[in-house]
Amino acid sequence: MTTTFTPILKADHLTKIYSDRPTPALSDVSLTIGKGECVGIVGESGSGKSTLARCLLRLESLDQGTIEFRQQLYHSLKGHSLRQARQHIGAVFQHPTAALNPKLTIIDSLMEPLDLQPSLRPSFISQPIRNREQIATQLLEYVQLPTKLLSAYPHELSGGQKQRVTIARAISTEPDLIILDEPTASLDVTSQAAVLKLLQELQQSLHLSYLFISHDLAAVYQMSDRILVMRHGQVVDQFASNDLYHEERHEYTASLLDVFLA
Ligand SMILES: Nc1ncnc2c1ncn2[C@@H]1O[C@H](COP(=O)(O)OP(=O)(O)OP(=O)(O)O)[C@@H](O)[C@H]1O
Repeated sequence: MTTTFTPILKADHLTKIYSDRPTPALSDVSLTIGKGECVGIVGESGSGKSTLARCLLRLESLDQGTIEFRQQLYHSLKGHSLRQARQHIGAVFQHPTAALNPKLTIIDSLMEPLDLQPSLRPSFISQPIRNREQIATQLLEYVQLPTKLLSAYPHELSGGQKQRVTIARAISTEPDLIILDEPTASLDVTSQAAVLKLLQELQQSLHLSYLFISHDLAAVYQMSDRILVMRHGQVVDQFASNDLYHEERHEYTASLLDVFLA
């Protein structure tokens, strides 16, 4: 069976320079993410992975380069058009505790994006919807959390449960793409495996594209169809995941592989 590759996001020649830093945090980085694809980014601390995530989320300005998302020139969108495009990109970061307001109950944190846009109703929520409790309950079911957590506060949840809430919030606007920046790095090993499995299930059931960022090659390998290796702000290697062990891998990839296999 042949599958067609339909790009959902295409970034070209991205460069980001922080004025207090001698070298660019991102230098001429290009990548394409296909519909339903998971692209992994791996690299050591300081290689520019989070800067790339923030630039793609438009949380950070670019010095050079272009980003097309859903066939729009996303990098130059402003105001309402930018907010509309951003609905279609979800984000999950490393620290769920920082991502959840400690003063809000889980239902209020979960429903924040939809409360801000009452007209938005994810199509995967079954109809008829009568109230926000029902939507929030279904979102929690998607991330395999019990309904009783809706009235809880973040400090009453484990790290893994909090990360599931941020994942539920990320899918609530029915995004095409979710940027996952070290989503399991703050979790214990058991929760890490469970969250990765959940992310894979959601990707299948909701036909999501992912940009999966991690310093952990094992996690990137498990999740991704293709892998880009970053070092010093540049993409130094890229390949299909099933080609990881090819003898022509860049020497830096080979060194990551040695750690992975050790
Ligand atoms: N807001 C900022 N201002 C100045 N320099 C920054 C800023 N954010 C990141 N940097 C620098 O840019 C480089 C890339 O950082 P970035 O956080 O993108 O790397 P990373 O690969 O995500 O690292 P880590 O895995 O540790 O999060 C680093 O040298 C970092 O110190």
